[in-house]
Amino acid sequence: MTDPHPLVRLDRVTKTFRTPPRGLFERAGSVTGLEDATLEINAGESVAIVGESGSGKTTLIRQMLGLSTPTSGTVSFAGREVRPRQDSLGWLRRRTGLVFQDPYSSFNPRRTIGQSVAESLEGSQIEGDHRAMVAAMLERVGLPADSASRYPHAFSGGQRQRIALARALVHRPELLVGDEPVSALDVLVRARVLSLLTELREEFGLTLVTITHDLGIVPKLAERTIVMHGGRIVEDGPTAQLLESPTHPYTRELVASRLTLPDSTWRG
Ligand SMILES: Nc1ncnc2c1ncn2[C@@H]1O[C@H](COP(=O)(O)OP(=O)(O)OP(=O)(O)O)[C@@H](O)[C@H]1O
Repeated sequence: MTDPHPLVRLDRVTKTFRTPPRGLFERAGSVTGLEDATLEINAGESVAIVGESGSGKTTLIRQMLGLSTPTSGTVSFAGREVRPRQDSLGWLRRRTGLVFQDPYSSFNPRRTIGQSVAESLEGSQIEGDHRAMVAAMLERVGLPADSASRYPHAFSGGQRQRIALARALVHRPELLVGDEPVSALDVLVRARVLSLLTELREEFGLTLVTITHDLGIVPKLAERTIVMHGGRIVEDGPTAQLLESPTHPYTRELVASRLTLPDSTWRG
């Protein structure tokens, strides 16, 4: 029987942050990071989240992963409510993986690659031969067999993003979330890591949610795109349609700005 629930569901989620007073006589203020966001993502979908800096992309994925508590609204994963205050969310950690932008700062320089990748298995309390699982995943992402015993400094930026993918996938999550996973890489390496991501998606039946500034990689990466602006979802639809005939003025602006950049700036 198919699962009647979408994998991810946000229902009218708002997140406001308190900001400290800037002067002795000022009151504390607040900033709205995400406003009234409603969306559903089905298992197997690949969704890109685009929008300028400060538009709320990170706040949105933090809510999805239970890394922050909404000020109002509800978040659920496969029909179960995500409540970070009441729940340690081990079940959600097991079912999700996260890859960050920066291949240089995302690893502890004093831990071997094998130890870093195994953290996902320990954190998810997955039983079995961790060493073998880590070795198999490192091999799958295209790294040399001796990688597990080496330290992060021995690897290039592209290799570190492959290691980050291994760490995010070794516990076999259903949802993989990427926060600008390829934007720190140069063009050729970026294309290779993107191809790997597409292969892994297929092979593991992943649902992908990827934040990117780079509209050029979106058609390759995701069949659906969500556009954010000022903390709101302003457009959500099939990528091809959205890029060809954007309806919201901000999306039009975003698409037009892409067209004014040299080709190589945005070609994956
Ligand atoms: N912990 C926080 N405290 C205060 N304000 C925050 C916090 N986190 C986010 N914000 C604010 O919420 C808004 C949305 O931020 P968010 O990081 O989600 O944007 P973004 O689209 O991911 O930006 P970027 O592309 O630069 O990462 C911004 O105005 C930001 O300053």
